[in-house]
Amino acid sequence: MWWKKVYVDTWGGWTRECFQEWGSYICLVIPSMFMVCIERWTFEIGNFLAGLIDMTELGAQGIIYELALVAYMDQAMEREVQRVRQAFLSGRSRPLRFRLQQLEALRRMVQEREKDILAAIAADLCKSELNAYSQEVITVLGEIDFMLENLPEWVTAKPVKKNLLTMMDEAYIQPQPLGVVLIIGAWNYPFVLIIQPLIGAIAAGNAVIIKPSELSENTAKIVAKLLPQYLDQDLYVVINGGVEETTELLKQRFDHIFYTGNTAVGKIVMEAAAKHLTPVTLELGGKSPCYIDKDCDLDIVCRRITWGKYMNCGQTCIAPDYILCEASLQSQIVWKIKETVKEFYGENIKESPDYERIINLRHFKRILSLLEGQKIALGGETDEATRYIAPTVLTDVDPKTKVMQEEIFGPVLPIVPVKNVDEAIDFINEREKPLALYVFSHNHKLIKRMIDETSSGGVTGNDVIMHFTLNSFPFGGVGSSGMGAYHGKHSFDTFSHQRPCLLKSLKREGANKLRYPPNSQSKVDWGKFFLLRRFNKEKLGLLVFTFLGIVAAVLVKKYQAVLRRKALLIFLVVHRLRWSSKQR
Ligand SMILES: NC(=O)c1ccc[n+]([C@@H]2O[C@H](COP(=O)([O-])OP(=O)(O)OC[C@H]3O[C@@H](n4cnc5c(N)ncnc54)[C@H](O)[C@@H]3O)[C@@H](O)[C@H]2O)c1
Ligand SMILES: CC(C)=CCC/C(C)=C/CC/C(C)=C/C=O
Repeated sequence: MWWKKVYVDTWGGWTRECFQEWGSYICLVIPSMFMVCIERWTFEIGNFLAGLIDMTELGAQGIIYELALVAYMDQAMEREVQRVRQAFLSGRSRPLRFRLQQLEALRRMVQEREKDILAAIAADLCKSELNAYSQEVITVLGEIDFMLENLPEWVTAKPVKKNLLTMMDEAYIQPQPLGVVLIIGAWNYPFVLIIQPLIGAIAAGNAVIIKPSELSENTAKIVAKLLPQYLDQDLYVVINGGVEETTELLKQRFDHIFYTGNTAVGKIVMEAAAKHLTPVTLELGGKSPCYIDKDCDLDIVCRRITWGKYMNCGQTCIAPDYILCEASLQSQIVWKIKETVKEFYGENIKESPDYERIINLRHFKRILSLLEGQKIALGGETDEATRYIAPTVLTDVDPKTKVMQEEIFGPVLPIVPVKNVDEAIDFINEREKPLALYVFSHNHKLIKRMIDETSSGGVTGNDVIMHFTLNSFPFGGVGSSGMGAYHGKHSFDTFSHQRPCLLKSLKREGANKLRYPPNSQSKVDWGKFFLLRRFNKEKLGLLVFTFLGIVAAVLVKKYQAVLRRKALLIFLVVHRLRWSSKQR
């Protein structure tokens, strides 16, 4: 059918699946949908068509049907978000018991369908299932356990300190869900990067739309298949698709958007979110530097860097992007990385189950282009057919060359010589703020100085990557490496509104007169006293007097019975004396 060809040529992912599923039904629906579109936008479409029909080779009918599809997808997205919003408004995502149940169900999903999940990740990234488990599944299971353990405490209202004006009232902070949250994931750790924020969003009581990366399509498919089997189908929805679908999705109104991916798209997401004043968390990337001081154990340093750099074939947001060190250290570093690469991946790296491949040809070619004109001290071998790039080290790299201008996101490690730590600090500060910073030294003071005098999303001293594993840390970027953070309690906070609640009584109206018009100097003075705790001498006197009065009243109340007995005794004695004197 010709309309199907127009469609398949033009659209991908999610809509394509719908069309394949609905087949001939759509064939009937499309013409009538087009009529609806025309009715809605007669003027705009009419004008637009007039322009297009002249220019296209497809012919008027093709364009008309294509436009009908645009409108169809637009409406379908709107309906889907509306459906999720209705589910949120039903209130069922809010009770603690429900949240815990859903998190337990998610844990069951990961445990029962582990094989399917690992196979999907493995297929997407040419990764061994063992590595998929230790890099993605462990993190997800750890995060769910942590949430289940702590959520009952986090959801409870927290009383706050009060001032003199509210000392008789109830004042607390109640964390509440934000509403409908959109989570957009990246392909490089395709499971953990959508499921870990999902855990936080569920824990905070939200409804969620998840948009996995289209580049890791096996994981995207398995997540879309499994989640509805375990979680509430109206509250937690997966929408698969590419740039077009994400663009349509971003036109909808969300209560929060959590995006993981590159900085350029981060700006697109933020712009779309701004139209609805939707807050965003942007988990972006950047060039994470690694400074190696000459006072350190180079064997250990190089083993740790080799692990963090070549894990997932360098496609890790917090991988060390480049090394800064004194020129004299370069040859030893290259030698030690070479030895470690052999230790980790064997003589034939291509055969190693622990060494992955580049995600697609576009990224493969991009990484190759970074090698042009560089001194390759290790590696450099490539194979386009399998998108293999060997663990590579570049030496004496000029900071002005391309490899130092963009995030590498591949197994290429440039070494940029610097004179000393001062120059390293300047080098880092002259560039965009990175997602991570790594410093290696026996000298604890030097590490502290580096931390104090630079900025980055996170830091690990004497290791790489490891700050990611600690869920008591907020994980996120700063400046161009992102905004906002998540993991553990930080995820819960990211997806919650901290709602201040003040509950007053309708009594004690006397005290409120202070703030009602007409205003007066005396009221201002009392206001200063109650809110700023500032008072003049006159007020102080009055206060002391009031305080003494209160103390007296309290004492009287406390010793009321004793005082009453004493007063009665005195009265009786006086009465008796008066009576005796009268008798005499
Ligand atoms: N901070 C983190 O936690 C973290 C984690 C992983 C990756 N990253 C960063 O992400 C980058 C790699 O990921 P990527 O960006 O190649 O992933 P990607 O290509 O998978 O894109 C990420 C998401 O953005 C969507 N997208 C792409 N183009 C779009 C557009 N024009 N409009 C709307 N949506 C669009 C995709 O559909 C996808 O879901 C690196 O910079 C890396 O450092 C950061
Ligand atoms: C400590 C181990 C075994 C794994 C760490 C897993 C890891 C590097 C996850 C990275 C997730 C992440 C934020 C990736 C960014 O691209």
